Amino acid sequence: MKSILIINGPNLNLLGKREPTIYGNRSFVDYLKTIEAMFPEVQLRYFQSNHEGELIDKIHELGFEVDGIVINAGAYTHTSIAIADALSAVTAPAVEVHISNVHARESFRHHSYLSAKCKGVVVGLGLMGYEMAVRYLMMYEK
Ligand SMILES: O=C1C[C@@](O)(C(=O)O)C[C@@H](O)[C@@H]1O
Repeated sequence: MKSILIINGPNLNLLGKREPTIYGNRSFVDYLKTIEAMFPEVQLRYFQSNHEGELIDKIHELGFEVDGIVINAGAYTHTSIAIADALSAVTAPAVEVHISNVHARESFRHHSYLSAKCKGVVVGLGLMGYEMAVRYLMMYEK
């Protein structure tokens, strides 16, 4: 059974409450049930933290073991060379996801330190982006 780690960064614990016109009305914990039902053949592991070091620790802990990492690092996307280095350090292929279309927003959201370390990026498709990333990683052969 393939195992895929979904990582959400800061403020994504507030999905459903946070700026719903941008991020929607659904909590991630609720969405996780849907995505788990959608992919019964995959072991989905989920981790959310508001702390950069904890995100890095989780990438180190599971990044040599899982078959893929789906990462939405929130605002750390635009600032964190350390998370980018962690993705480079581990063996699991990663896909970067953003719920909103960051390219249609403020210019500081246009650059990602993570994209170059990922197989691909899904941007602006709402929560569906996570499904697409999981589907890709299920098919991906190292
Ligand atoms: O926290 C987030 C969420 C986000 O990663 C997204 O999913 O659209 C986009 C980031 O710019 C922002 O800081």
